[in-house]
Amino acid sequence: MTNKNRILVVDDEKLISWSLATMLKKEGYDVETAASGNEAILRFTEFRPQLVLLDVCLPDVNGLDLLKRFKAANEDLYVIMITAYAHADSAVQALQEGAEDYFGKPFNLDAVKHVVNKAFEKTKLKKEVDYFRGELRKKSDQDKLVGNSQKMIEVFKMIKVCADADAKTVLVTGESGTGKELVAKALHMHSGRSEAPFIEVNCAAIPENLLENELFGHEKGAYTDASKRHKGVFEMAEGGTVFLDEIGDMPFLMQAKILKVIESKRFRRLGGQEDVEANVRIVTATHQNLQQMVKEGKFRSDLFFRLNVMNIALPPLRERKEDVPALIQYFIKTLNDEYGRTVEGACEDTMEYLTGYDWPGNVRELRNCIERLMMLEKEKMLGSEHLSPEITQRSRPGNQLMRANSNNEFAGEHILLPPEGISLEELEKLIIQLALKKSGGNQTKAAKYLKTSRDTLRYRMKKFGLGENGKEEGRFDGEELEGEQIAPCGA
Ligand SMILES: Nc1ncnc2c1ncn2[C@@H]1O[C@H](COP(=O)(O)OP(=O)(O)OP(=O)(O)O)[C@@H](O)[C@H]1O
Repeated sequence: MTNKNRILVVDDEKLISWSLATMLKKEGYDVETAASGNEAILRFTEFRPQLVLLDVCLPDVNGLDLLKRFKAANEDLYVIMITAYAHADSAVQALQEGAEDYFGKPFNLDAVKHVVNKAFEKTKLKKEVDYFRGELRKKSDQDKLVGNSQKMIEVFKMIKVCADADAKTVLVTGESGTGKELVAKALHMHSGRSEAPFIEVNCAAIPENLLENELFGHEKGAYTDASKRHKGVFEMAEGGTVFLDEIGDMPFLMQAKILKVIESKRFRRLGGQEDVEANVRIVTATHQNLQQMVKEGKFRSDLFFRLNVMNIALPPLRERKEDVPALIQYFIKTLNDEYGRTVEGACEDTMEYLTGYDWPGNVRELRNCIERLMMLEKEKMLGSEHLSPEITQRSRPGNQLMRANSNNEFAGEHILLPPEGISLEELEKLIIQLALKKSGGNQTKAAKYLKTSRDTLRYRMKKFGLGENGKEEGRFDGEELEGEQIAPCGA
Protein backbone atom coordinates (compact mmCIF):
# COMPACT_ATOMS: atom_id res chain seq x y z
CA MET A 1 0.00 0.00 0.00
CA THR A 2 1.28 3.43 -0.97
CA ASN A 3 2.00 6.20 1.53
CA LYS A 4 0.24 8.74 -0.64
CA ASN A 5 -3.39 9.66 0.01
CA ARG A 6 -5.68 7.43 -2.06
CA ILE A 7 -8.60 8.59 -4.18
CA LEU A 8 -11.07 6.48 -6.14
CA VAL A 9 -12.86 8.19 -9.03
CA VAL A 10 -16.10 6.42 -10.00
CA ASP A 11 -17.64 7.67 -13.24
CA ASP A 12 -18.72 5.91 -16.40
CA GLU A 13 -17.86 8.94 -18.55
CA LYS A 14 -14.26 8.14 -19.52
CA LEU A 15 -13.28 11.75 -20.25
CA ILE A 16 -14.46 12.94 -16.85
CA SER A 17 -12.68 10.23 -14.88
CA TRP A 18 -9.53 10.65 -16.97
CA SER A 19 -9.36 14.45 -16.43
CA LEU A 20 -10.09 14.09 -12.71
CA ALA A 21 -7.48 11.36 -12.31
CA THR A 22 -4.83 13.34 -14.24
CA MET A 23 -5.41 16.49 -12.22
CA LEU A 24 -5.38 14.63 -8.87
CA LYS A 25 -2.26 12.65 -9.72
CA LYS A 26 -0.52 15.94 -10.51
CA GLU A 27 -1.51 17.07 -7.01
CA GLY A 28 0.39 14.10 -5.63
CA TYR A 29 -2.47 11.70 -4.90
CA ASP A 30 -2.62 8.03 -5.70
CA VAL A 31 -5.67 7.67 -7.94
CA GLU A 32 -7.64 4.74 -9.34
CA THR A 33 -10.72 4.87 -11.51
CA ALA A 34 -13.79 2.68 -11.93
CA ALA A 35 -16.35 2.95 -14.72
CA SER A 36 -19.18 1.00 -13.08
CA GLY A 37 -20.61 0.24 -9.66
CA ASN A 38 -19.34 -3.32 -9.64
CA GLU A 39 -15.85 -2.28 -10.67
CA ALA A 40 -15.95 0.40 -7.96
CA ILE A 41 -16.80 -2.21 -5.31
CA LEU A 42 -13.83 -4.30 -6.37
CA ARG A 43 -11.44 -1.34 -6.42
CA PHE A 44 -12.78 -0.06 -3.10
CA THR A 45 -11.89 -3.29 -1.30
CA GLU A 46 -8.44 -3.65 -2.85
CA PHE A 47 -7.36 -0.02 -2.99
CA ARG A 48 -8.93 1.18 0.30
CA PRO A 49 -9.32 4.82 -0.74
CA GLN A 50 -9.65 7.57 1.84
CA LEU A 51 -11.70 9.70 -0.55
CA VAL A 52 -14.15 8.73 -3.31
CA LEU A 53 -15.42 10.97 -6.08
CA LEU A 54 -18.66 9.22 -6.94
CA ASP A 55 -21.06 9.75 -9.81
CA VAL A 56 -24.69 9.38 -8.82
CA CYS A 57 -25.66 7.89 -12.19
CA LEU A 58 -23.85 4.66 -12.91
CA PRO A 59 -24.84 2.06 -15.51
CA ASP A 60 -25.31 -0.88 -13.13
CA VAL A 61 -25.78 0.46 -9.56
CA ASN A 62 -27.37 3.56 -8.05
CA GLY A 63 -24.57 5.86 -6.83
CA LEU A 64 -26.51 6.56 -3.62
CA ASP A 65 -26.64 2.86 -2.77
CA LEU A 66 -22.93 2.67 -3.38
CA LEU A 67 -22.42 5.66 -1.10
CA LYS A 68 -24.29 3.89 1.72
CA ARG A 69 -22.31 0.73 1.17
CA PHE A 70 -18.95 2.52 1.20
CA LYS A 71 -19.84 4.53 4.29
CA ALA A 72 -20.94 1.38 6.09
CA ALA A 73 -17.54 -0.14 5.32
CA ASN A 74 -15.59 2.94 6.38
CA GLU A 75 -17.35 5.68 8.29
CA ASP A 76 -14.33 7.97 7.99
CA LEU A 77 -14.42 7.79 4.21
CA TYR A 78 -14.75 11.21 2.57
CA VAL A 79 -17.21 11.06 -0.32
CA ILE A 80 -17.78 13.79 -2.88
CA MET A 81 -20.74 13.14 -5.19
CA ILE A 82 -20.83 14.14 -8.82
CA THR A 83 -24.28 14.78 -10.19
CA ALA A 84 -25.88 16.11 -13.32
CA TYR A 85 -27.87 19.28 -12.64
CA ALA A 86 -30.98 17.34 -13.51
CA HIS A 87 -30.36 15.27 -10.37
CA ALA A 88 -30.03 18.04 -7.81
CA ASP A 89 -32.43 16.14 -5.52
CA SER A 90 -30.08 13.23 -5.35
CA ALA A 91 -27.31 15.61 -4.29
CA VAL A 92 -29.36 16.64 -1.27
CA GLN A 93 -30.10 13.00 -0.54
CA ALA A 94 -26.40 12.18 -0.88
CA LEU A 95 -25.53 14.78 1.74
CA GLN A 96 -28.15 13.26 4.02
CA GLU A 97 -26.61 9.84 3.50
CA GLY A 98 -23.21 11.07 4.62
CA ALA A 99 -21.51 12.51 1.51
CA GLU A 100 -19.39 15.50 2.45
CA ASP A 101 -19.83 17.55 -0.72
CA TYR A 102 -21.10 17.41 -4.27
CA PHE A 103 -20.42 18.90 -7.71
CA GLY A 104 -22.85 19.35 -10.57
CA LYS A 105 -21.68 18.52 -14.08
CA PRO A 106 -19.99 20.26 -15.79
CA PHE A 107 -17.66 21.22 -13.00
CA ASN A 108 -14.55 23.29 -12.66
CA LEU A 109 -11.46 21.10 -12.11
CA ASP A 110 -9.82 23.73 -9.90
CA ALA A 111 -12.86 23.79 -7.63
CA VAL A 112 -12.67 20.00 -7.25
CA LYS A 113 -8.95 20.23 -6.55
CA HIS A 114 -9.57 22.79 -3.83
CA VAL A 115 -12.29 20.71 -2.15
CA VAL A 116 -10.20 17.53 -2.29
CA ASN A 117 -7.14 19.26 -0.82
CA LYS A 118 -9.27 20.75 1.95
CA ALA A 119 -10.79 17.35 2.65
CA PHE A 120 -7.37 15.82 3.22
CA GLU A 121 -6.30 18.70 5.40
CA LYS A 122 -9.42 18.15 7.49
CA THR A 123 -9.00 14.40 7.77
CA LYS A 124 -5.33 14.80 8.65
CA LEU A 125 -6.19 17.24 11.37
CA LYS A 126 -9.02 15.04 12.65
CA LYS A 127 -6.69 12.06 12.73
CA GLU A 128 -4.05 14.02 14.58
CA VAL A 129 -6.52 15.32 17.10
CA ASP A 130 -8.09 11.86 17.56
CA TYR A 131 -4.63 10.44 17.94
CA PHE A 132 -3.60 12.94 20.56
CA ARG A 133 -6.86 12.49 22.44
CA GLY A 134 -6.70 8.72 22.16
CA GLU A 135 -3.10 8.60 23.29
CA LEU A 136 -3.84 10.84 26.17
CA ARG A 137 -6.88 8.81 27.29
CA LYS A 138 -4.95 5.60 26.97
CA LYS A 139 -2.06 7.04 28.88
CA SER A 140 -4.10 8.91 31.44
CA ASP A 141 -5.59 5.59 32.60
CA GLN A 142 -2.17 4.03 32.73
CA ASP A 143 -0.01 6.98 33.62
CA LYS A 144 -1.52 7.86 36.93
CA LEU A 145 0.48 10.13 39.16
CA VAL A 146 1.14 7.90 42.12
CA GLY A 147 2.26 9.20 45.48
CA ASN A 148 0.93 9.84 48.94
CA SER A 149 3.85 11.65 50.52
CA GLN A 150 3.25 15.15 51.81
CA LYS A 151 5.47 16.50 49.00
CA MET A 152 3.35 14.83 46.34
CA ILE A 153 0.15 16.03 47.99
CA GLU A 154 1.51 19.58 47.60
CA VAL A 155 2.14 18.83 43.92
CA PHE A 156 -1.43 17.55 43.45
CA LYS A 157 -2.75 20.71 45.11
CA MET A 158 -0.75 22.92 42.75
CA ILE A 159 -2.00 20.98 39.73
CA LYS A 160 -5.56 21.60 40.87
CA VAL A 161 -4.95 25.30 41.51
CA CYS A 162 -3.43 25.77 38.02
CA ALA A 163 -6.18 23.73 36.36
CA ASP A 164 -9.04 25.49 38.15
CA ALA A 165 -7.57 28.96 37.51
CA ASP A 166 -6.95 28.04 33.84
CA ALA A 167 -3.38 29.36 34.26
CA LYS A 168 -2.12 30.27 30.79
CA THR A 169 1.48 29.30 31.49
CA VAL A 170 2.79 26.75 33.96
CA LEU A 171 6.42 25.79 34.50
CA VAL A 172 7.10 22.26 35.75
CA THR A 173 10.57 21.71 37.19
CA GLY A 174 12.33 18.71 38.66
CA GLU A 175 15.15 16.29 38.02
CA SER A 176 14.94 13.95 35.07
CA GLY A 177 12.45 11.12 35.59
CA THR A 178 10.48 12.79 38.38
CA GLY A 179 7.27 12.85 36.35
CA LYS A 180 7.15 16.33 34.76
CA GLU A 181 5.44 15.06 31.65
CA LEU A 182 2.85 13.24 33.75
CA VAL A 183 2.16 16.45 35.65
CA ALA A 184 1.64 18.35 32.40
CA LYS A 185 -0.85 15.71 31.23
CA ALA A 186 -2.62 15.58 34.56
CA LEU A 187 -2.99 19.34 34.48
CA HIS A 188 -4.53 19.13 31.03
CA MET A 189 -6.85 16.24 31.87
CA HIS A 190 -8.15 17.89 35.02
CA SER A 191 -8.79 21.25 33.45
CA GLY A 192 -11.59 22.64 31.31
CA ARG A 193 -9.30 22.01 28.31
CA SER A 194 -9.36 18.22 28.54
CA GLU A 195 -11.60 17.79 25.49
CA ALA A 196 -9.18 19.75 23.29
CA PRO A 197 -5.80 18.40 22.16
CA PHE A 198 -2.68 18.08 24.28
CA ILE A 199 0.37 18.38 22.05
CA GLU A 200 3.90 17.86 23.22
CA VAL A 201 7.01 19.29 21.60
CA ASN A 202 10.44 18.28 22.82
CA CYS A 203 12.44 21.45 22.25
CA ALA A 204 15.72 19.54 22.58
CA ALA A 205 14.82 16.99 19.92
CA ILE A 206 13.83 19.31 17.07
CA PRO A 207 16.58 21.08 15.10
CA GLU A 208 16.53 24.84 15.52
CA ASN A 209 15.64 25.52 11.89
CA LEU A 210 12.56 23.28 12.07
CA LEU A 211 11.24 24.32 15.45
CA GLU A 212 9.55 27.50 14.29
CA ASN A 213 7.77 25.62 11.51
CA GLU A 214 6.70 22.92 13.95
CA LEU A 215 5.29 25.45 16.40
CA PHE A 216 3.76 28.06 14.12
CA GLY A 217 3.22 26.26 10.80
CA HIS A 218 3.67 27.91 7.43
CA GLU A 219 1.75 29.43 4.56
CA LYS A 220 1.75 27.89 1.11
CA GLY A 221 4.87 29.11 -0.70
CA ALA A 222 6.65 30.17 2.49
CA TYR A 223 9.66 28.23 1.20
CA THR A 224 10.49 26.02 -1.79
CA ASP A 225 8.81 22.83 -0.54
CA ALA A 226 5.81 24.51 1.03
CA SER A 227 3.19 23.39 -1.47
CA LYS A 228 0.33 23.75 1.02
CA ARG A 229 -0.46 25.66 4.15
CA HIS A 230 0.66 23.68 7.19
CA LYS A 231 -0.74 24.12 10.64
CA GLY A 232 1.70 24.27 13.50
CA VAL A 233 1.30 22.96 17.01
CA PHE A 234 -0.17 26.19 18.36
CA GLU A 235 -2.95 26.00 15.80
CA MET A 236 -3.56 22.25 16.12
CA ALA A 237 -3.84 22.45 19.89
CA GLU A 238 -6.55 25.14 19.66
CA GLY A 239 -8.38 25.26 22.98
CA GLY A 240 -6.01 22.75 24.57
CA THR A 241 -2.46 22.53 25.86
CA VAL A 242 0.93 22.91 24.21
CA PHE A 243 3.55 21.15 26.30
CA LEU A 244 7.04 22.48 25.60
CA ASP A 245 9.35 19.91 27.16
CA GLU A 246 13.03 20.73 27.76
CA ILE A 247 12.34 24.47 27.45
CA GLY A 248 15.88 25.10 28.72
CA ASP A 249 17.11 23.82 25.35
CA MET A 250 15.00 26.23 23.34
CA PRO A 251 17.21 28.40 21.11
CA PHE A 252 17.55 32.00 22.28
CA LEU A 253 15.78 33.49 19.25
CA MET A 254 12.82 31.17 19.64
CA GLN A 255 12.58 32.12 23.30
CA ALA A 256 11.73 35.67 22.21
CA LYS A 257 9.03 34.39 19.87
CA ILE A 258 7.48 32.23 22.57
CA LEU A 259 7.43 35.19 24.94
CA LYS A 260 5.60 37.17 22.28
CA VAL A 261 2.99 34.43 21.88
CA ILE A 262 2.45 34.30 25.63
CA GLU A 263 2.09 38.06 25.92
CA SER A 264 0.04 38.80 22.82
CA LYS A 265 -1.79 35.44 22.62
CA ARG A 266 -1.14 35.59 18.89
CA PHE A 267 1.40 34.17 16.47
CA ARG A 268 2.16 34.24 12.78
CA ARG A 269 2.64 31.30 10.43
CA LEU A 270 5.96 31.29 8.53
CA GLY A 271 5.48 33.38 5.41
CA GLY A 272 2.14 34.67 6.76
CA GLN A 273 0.93 38.25 6.69
CA GLU A 274 -1.60 38.02 9.47
CA ASP A 275 -1.56 36.98 13.09
CA VAL A 276 -3.49 33.94 14.25
CA GLU A 277 -5.04 33.75 17.70
CA ALA A 278 -3.38 31.30 20.09
CA ASN A 279 -5.97 29.94 22.47
CA VAL A 280 -3.81 27.43 24.29
CA ARG A 281 -2.31 26.84 27.69
CA ILE A 282 1.47 26.62 27.50
CA VAL A 283 3.02 24.18 29.95
CA THR A 284 6.81 24.14 29.93
CA ALA A 285 9.15 21.76 31.68
CA THR A 286 12.83 21.47 32.35
CA HIS A 287 15.28 19.54 34.49
CA GLN A 288 17.74 22.44 34.19
CA ASN A 289 18.14 25.33 36.59
CA LEU A 290 16.62 28.14 34.55
CA GLN A 291 17.52 30.77 37.12
CA GLN A 292 21.16 29.78 36.81
CA MET A 293 20.84 29.78 33.02
CA VAL A 294 19.46 33.33 33.20
CA LYS A 295 22.51 34.36 35.25
CA GLU A 296 24.77 32.78 32.65
CA GLY A 297 22.95 34.57 29.84
CA LYS A 298 21.68 31.29 28.36
CA PHE A 299 18.00 31.87 29.00
CA ARG A 300 16.03 35.09 28.59
CA SER A 301 15.16 36.58 31.95
CA ASP A 302 11.90 38.10 30.67
CA LEU A 303 10.71 34.68 29.48
CA PHE A 304 11.84 33.03 32.71
CA PHE A 305 9.85 35.48 34.85
CA ARG A 306 6.82 35.05 32.61
CA LEU A 307 7.00 31.24 32.77
CA ASN A 308 7.75 31.10 36.45
CA VAL A 309 4.48 32.76 37.53
CA MET A 310 3.04 29.32 38.26
CA ASN A 311 5.69 26.77 39.10
CA ILE A 312 5.11 23.14 40.00
CA ALA A 313 8.34 21.77 41.46
CA LEU A 314 8.62 17.99 41.56
CA PRO A 315 10.74 16.61 44.41
CA PRO A 316 13.29 13.89 43.62
CA LEU A 317 12.29 10.39 44.69
CA ARG A 318 15.02 10.23 47.35
CA GLU A 319 13.17 13.00 49.19
CA ARG A 320 9.90 11.08 49.25
CA LYS A 321 10.93 7.47 49.75
CA GLU A 322 7.61 6.77 51.42
CA ASP A 323 6.17 6.80 47.87
CA VAL A 324 8.40 3.91 46.76
CA PRO A 325 6.17 0.99 47.95
CA ALA A 326 3.06 2.45 46.30
CA LEU A 327 5.00 3.10 43.08
CA ILE A 328 6.33 -0.48 43.10
CA GLN A 329 2.81 -1.89 43.51
CA TYR A 330 1.54 0.41 40.76
CA PHE A 331 4.28 -0.59 38.31
CA ILE A 332 3.79 -4.29 39.07
CA LYS A 333 0.09 -3.86 38.29
CA THR A 334 0.58 -1.93 35.04
CA LEU A 335 3.38 -4.24 33.89
CA ASN A 336 1.25 -7.30 34.74
CA ASP A 337 -1.39 -5.88 32.39
CA GLU A 338 1.18 -5.08 29.75
CA TYR A 339 2.95 -8.45 29.80
CA GLY A 340 0.07 -10.68 30.86
CA ARG A 341 1.84 -11.62 34.11
CA THR A 342 0.46 -12.31 37.57
CA VAL A 343 3.25 -11.05 39.80
CA GLU A 344 1.89 -10.31 43.26
CA GLY A 345 4.56 -8.19 44.86
CA ALA A 346 8.17 -7.96 45.96
CA CYS A 347 9.85 -10.08 48.66
CA GLU A 348 10.62 -8.30 51.89
CA ASP A 349 14.36 -8.02 51.29
CA THR A 350 13.76 -6.75 47.75
CA MET A 351 11.53 -4.05 49.23
CA GLU A 352 14.24 -3.16 51.70
CA TYR A 353 16.83 -2.77 48.98
CA LEU A 354 14.45 -0.71 46.87
CA THR A 355 13.44 1.61 49.66
CA GLY A 356 17.04 1.96 50.81
CA TYR A 357 18.28 3.15 47.43
CA ASP A 358 18.47 6.81 46.40
CA TRP A 359 17.16 6.51 42.82
CA PRO A 360 19.31 9.09 40.99
CA GLY A 361 17.17 8.43 37.87
CA ASN A 362 14.05 8.95 39.99
CA VAL A 363 10.72 7.28 39.18
CA ARG A 364 11.86 6.35 35.66
CA GLU A 365 14.75 4.33 37.11
CA LEU A 366 12.42 2.62 39.59
CA ARG A 367 10.01 1.69 36.82
CA ASN A 368 12.81 0.27 34.69
CA CYS A 369 14.11 -1.69 37.67
CA ILE A 370 10.69 -3.29 38.32
CA GLU A 371 10.34 -4.09 34.63
CA ARG A 372 13.74 -5.81 34.69
CA LEU A 373 12.85 -7.82 37.80
CA MET A 374 9.58 -8.90 36.23
CA MET A 375 11.36 -10.05 33.09
CA LEU A 376 13.89 -12.11 35.05
CA GLU A 377 11.72 -13.44 37.87
CA LYS A 378 9.56 -16.46 37.22
CA GLU A 379 7.89 -16.53 40.64
CA LYS A 380 4.95 -14.51 41.91
CA MET A 381 7.14 -12.51 44.29
CA LEU A 382 10.06 -10.48 43.00
CA GLY A 383 13.22 -11.76 44.65
CA SER A 384 16.33 -9.67 45.24
CA GLU A 385 18.73 -11.95 43.34
CA HIS A 386 18.04 -10.14 40.07
CA LEU A 387 18.63 -6.67 41.46
CA SER A 388 21.55 -4.94 39.79
CA PRO A 389 24.77 -4.58 41.83
CA GLU A 390 24.31 -0.83 41.45
CA ILE A 391 21.27 -1.13 43.70
CA THR A 392 22.41 -3.84 46.12
CA GLN A 393 25.73 -2.12 46.70
CA ARG A 394 24.45 1.39 47.11
CA SER A 395 21.22 0.66 48.92
CA ARG A 396 21.10 1.33 52.63
CA PRO A 397 18.27 -0.96 53.69
CA GLY A 398 16.59 -0.28 56.98
CA ASN A 399 16.83 -3.99 57.80
CA GLN A 400 18.79 -4.55 60.99
CA LEU A 401 20.46 -7.77 59.88
CA MET A 402 21.48 -7.34 56.31
CA ARG A 403 23.86 -4.93 54.78
CA ALA A 404 24.80 -4.50 51.17
CA ASN A 405 28.40 -5.51 50.81
CA SER A 406 30.18 -6.89 47.83
CA ASN A 407 33.12 -8.64 49.51
CA ASN A 408 31.51 -11.19 51.76
CA GLU A 409 30.63 -14.81 51.51
CA PHE A 410 26.85 -14.34 51.48
CA ALA A 411 26.55 -13.07 47.91
CA GLY A 412 26.14 -9.45 48.76
CA GLU A 413 24.86 -9.73 52.37
CA HIS A 414 26.47 -10.26 55.74
CA ILE A 415 25.25 -10.46 59.25
CA LEU A 416 26.44 -8.09 61.95
CA LEU A 417 27.37 -10.29 64.87
CA PRO A 418 26.35 -9.16 68.35
CA PRO A 419 29.27 -8.18 70.57
CA GLU A 420 28.18 -10.64 73.26
CA GLY A 421 28.46 -13.61 70.87
CA ILE A 422 25.95 -15.97 69.28
CA SER A 423 25.60 -19.75 69.10
CA LEU A 424 26.28 -21.45 65.81
CA GLU A 425 22.87 -23.04 66.01
CA GLU A 426 21.06 -19.74 66.36
CA LEU A 427 23.13 -18.33 63.53
CA GLU A 428 22.10 -21.24 61.33
CA LYS A 429 18.47 -20.65 62.20
CA LEU A 430 18.80 -16.98 61.32
CA ILE A 431 20.46 -17.77 58.03
CA ILE A 432 17.62 -20.13 57.16
CA GLN A 433 15.13 -17.41 58.07
CA LEU A 434 16.99 -14.89 55.93
CA ALA A 435 17.11 -17.27 52.98
CA LEU A 436 13.38 -17.93 53.28
CA LYS A 437 12.72 -14.22 53.51
CA LYS A 438 14.87 -13.58 50.48
CA SER A 439 12.98 -16.22 48.48
CA GLY A 440 9.58 -14.93 49.51
CA GLY A 441 8.91 -18.12 51.51
CA ASN A 442 9.76 -20.39 48.57
CA GLN A 443 11.57 -23.35 50.16
CA THR A 444 12.97 -24.75 46.91
CA LYS A 445 14.59 -21.41 46.15
CA ALA A 446 15.82 -20.99 49.71
CA ALA A 447 17.37 -24.48 49.64
CA LYS A 448 19.04 -23.71 46.34
CA TYR A 449 20.40 -20.48 47.76
CA LEU A 450 21.81 -22.32 50.78
CA LYS A 451 23.23 -24.97 48.45
CA THR A 452 21.42 -27.77 50.20
CA SER A 453 18.50 -30.05 49.41
CA ARG A 454 14.94 -29.12 50.11
CA ASP A 455 14.65 -32.11 52.47
CA THR A 456 17.65 -30.94 54.51
CA LEU A 457 16.20 -27.45 54.68
CA ARG A 458 12.83 -28.82 55.83
CA TYR A 459 14.52 -30.99 58.45
CA ARG A 460 16.40 -28.01 59.85
CA MET A 461 13.37 -25.77 59.76
CA LYS A 462 11.52 -28.36 61.79
CA LYS A 463 14.46 -28.66 64.16
CA PHE A 464 14.45 -24.91 64.77
CA GLY A 465 10.68 -24.80 65.09
CA LEU A 466 10.28 -22.69 61.96
CA GLY A 467 6.96 -22.71 60.12
CA GLU A 468 6.47 -22.87 56.35
CA ASN A 469 7.59 -19.27 55.78
CA GLY A 470 10.37 -19.28 58.34
CA LYS A 471 8.38 -17.84 61.26
CA GLU A 472 8.99 -19.46 64.63
CA GLU A 473 6.44 -22.03 65.70
CA GLY A 474 8.23 -23.89 68.48
CA ARG A 475 11.17 -26.23 68.62
CA PHE A 476 10.54 -29.90 68.28
CA ASP A 477 13.41 -30.91 70.59
CA GLY A 478 12.31 -28.55 73.33
CA GLU A 479 15.69 -26.77 73.47
CA GLU A 480 15.61 -23.13 74.52
CA LEU A 481 17.84 -20.45 73.08
CA GLU A 482 18.55 -17.86 75.64
CA GLY A 483 20.54 -14.67 75.91
CA GLU A 484 21.27 -14.42 72.20
CA GLN A 485 20.35 -11.66 69.92
CA ILE A 486 21.39 -10.25 66.64
CA ALA A 487 22.95 -6.87 66.88
CA PRO A 488 21.17 -3.91 65.51
CA CYS A 489 22.91 -2.16 62.68
CA GLY A 490 26.07 -0.45 63.72
CA ALA A 491 26.19 -2.24 67.11
N1 LIG B 1 4.30 9.94 40.38
C1 LIG B 1 4.39 9.02 39.41
N2 LIG B 1 3.51 8.01 39.38
C2 LIG B 1 3.59 7.05 38.43
N3 LIG B 1 4.51 7.04 37.46
C3 LIG B 1 5.41 8.03 37.43
C4 LIG B 1 5.38 9.08 38.39
N4 LIG B 1 6.38 9.92 38.11
C5 LIG B 1 7.00 9.45 37.01
N5 LIG B 1 6.42 8.31 36.60
C6 LIG B 1 6.86 7.47 35.46
O1 LIG B 1 8.27 7.65 35.34
C7 LIG B 1 8.66 7.80 33.99
C8 LIG B 1 9.29 9.17 33.77
O2 LIG B 1 8.31 10.18 33.94
P1 LIG B 1 8.29 11.52 33.07
O3 LIG B 1 8.66 11.22 31.64
O4 LIG B 1 7.02 12.22 33.32
O5 LIG B 1 9.53 12.27 33.76
P2 LIG B 1 10.17 13.66 33.37
O6 LIG B 1 10.40 14.38 34.65
O7 LIG B 1 9.35 14.35 32.32
O8 LIG B 1 11.57 13.19 32.77
P3 LIG B 1 12.57 13.99 31.75
O9 LIG B 1 13.02 15.23 32.45
O10 LIG B 1 13.68 13.02 31.56
O11 LIG B 1 11.77 14.25 30.51
C9 LIG B 1 7.41 7.58 33.16
O12 LIG B 1 7.33 6.21 32.84
C10 LIG B 1 6.30 7.94 34.12
O13 LIG B 1 5.11 7.27 33.78
